[in-house]
Amino acid sequence: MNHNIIIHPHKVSRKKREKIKNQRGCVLWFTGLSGSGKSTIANEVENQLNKLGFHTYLLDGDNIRHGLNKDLGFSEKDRSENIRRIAELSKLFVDAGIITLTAFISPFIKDRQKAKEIIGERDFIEIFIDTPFAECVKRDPKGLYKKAMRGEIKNFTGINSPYEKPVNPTIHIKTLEENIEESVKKIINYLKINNYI
Ligand SMILES: Nc1ncnc2c1ncn2[C@@H]1O[C@H](COP(=O)(O)OS(=O)(=O)O)[C@@H](OP(=O)(O)O)[C@H]1O
Ligand SMILES: Nc1ncnc2c1ncn2[C@@H]1O[C@H](COP(=O)(O)OP(=O)(O)O)[C@@H](O)[C@H]1O
Repeated sequence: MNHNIIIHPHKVSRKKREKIKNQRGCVLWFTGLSGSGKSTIANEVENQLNKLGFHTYLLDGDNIRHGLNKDLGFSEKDRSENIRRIAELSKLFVDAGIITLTAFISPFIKDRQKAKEIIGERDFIEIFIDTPFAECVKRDPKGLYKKAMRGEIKNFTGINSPYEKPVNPTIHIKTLEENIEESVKKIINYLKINNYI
């Protein structure tokens, strides 16, 4: 830590930013296996919120692993650093008053716990996209499971790298029991009931 860095107080507060947006900033933290449906559901939630006139931003592999985190791979250490940076970034988005959606596997309980501590419990909504491993292998939207099973990808989640399920997620989505529309509705309703929107 650099003790010579002094934080400058801002005139415009989070509250003021949220007030003109007519919403409360928060992070919708999606977690689940590759192919479970994180991106699909997060995209549709963002689309619905946008149509309703709310201010959102979706963080996913496209804008993070190709940019800010392009130096990171898939070892346990790199995944932890990936999640830590995403949590710090999300915290800034929340301070800007934005409804932030993150779609990362985030396979380790300790890393999600750390993300919750960085962002703050009140602003962290954990959404478990619960799709059985066999179904993800069947869907295989990017052909990665096939590759991993041929031994062409090391440390692949669910095959030779673990996925630790959330014990008590804020929202639990079982994609074999509900369709995309129902899942999206459930998440939007949560935001309404809890006065985020
Ligand atoms: N080894 C390995 N394990 C898992 N996933 C892999 C791997 N290599 C590449 N990919 C692709 O990268 C996406 C996962 O990146 P994440 O940043 O979400 O992973 S993590 O949260 O740091 O664990 C993941 O995307 P999603 O399918 O959207 O989850 C994969 O497409
Ligand atoms: N109920 C459902 N919820 C979410 N995705 C579903 C569902 N049923 C089927 N799918 C399909 O599963 C795939 C999930 O892929 P994707 O969203 O990229 O997953 P992830 O981001 O977790 O890797 C998509 O092809 C999607 O159409």
